[in-house]
Amino acid sequence: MDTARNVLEQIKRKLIVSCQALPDEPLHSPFIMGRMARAAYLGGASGIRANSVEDIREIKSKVDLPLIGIIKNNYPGSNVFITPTRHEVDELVREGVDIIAMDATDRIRPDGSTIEELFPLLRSAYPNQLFMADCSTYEEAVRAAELGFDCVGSTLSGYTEATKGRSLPDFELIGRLTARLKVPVIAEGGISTPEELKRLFELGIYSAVVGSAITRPLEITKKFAMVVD
Ligand SMILES: CC(=O)N[C@H](C=O)[C@@H](O)[C@H](O)[C@H](O)COP(=O)(O)O
Repeated sequence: MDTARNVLEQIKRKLIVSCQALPDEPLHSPFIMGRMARAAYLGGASGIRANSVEDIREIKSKVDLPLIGIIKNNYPGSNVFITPTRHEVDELVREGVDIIAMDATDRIRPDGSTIEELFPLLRSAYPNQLFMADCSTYEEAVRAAELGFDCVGSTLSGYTEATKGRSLPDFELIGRLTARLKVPVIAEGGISTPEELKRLFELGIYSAVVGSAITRPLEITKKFAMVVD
């Protein structure tokens, strides 16, 4: 892993590709995610976002790119599932990823804490670790920057009660964030075309994560099949 500053430099104005497949998806397999990451690298990606220690380990053996790591975990009684507790953060630190992304919404986490309560503990335990805040609203992202997150993402817009039904990518949210925040704003969620990506860079984003449009063939197939059926 490179130094924190170096990592942020490496992803500046660059494309990050998310290589993820959950257990209920047909491509669920560390082997396949490793090859996806390799293809993304050869295609010009400058960073990878990945879920789970198994996938991350395999991806590291296939590409040497900055890695945003998450662990998705569903706990009963909470809707927070992207790196929801200290436990997943500890696992990611042990494995070693350049940036740990975690839910930074205003929702109560599975252990009953808020991000305001949890994040300061993580920051003091891991002062040199970069953290990305996966947010759904403007207020959450501003709060995350105040809390000391190193970068903020629009990852969860459209996926929380407050933002259900928002059209993605969330240009409006992202534009407001780039206008206001000093920390890097990473556009993520629903970026479907190179034209959308270009428009987001024109809005001043630091970098962008594209997932499904590149690495989820089931979803891509659906879009084509829809016009045929
Ligand atoms: C909401 C949620 O679970 N988002 C996840 C976050 O890691 C991934 O499933 C997305 O694929 C990723 O954010 C990239 O977004 P898109 O696949 O739309 O380009």
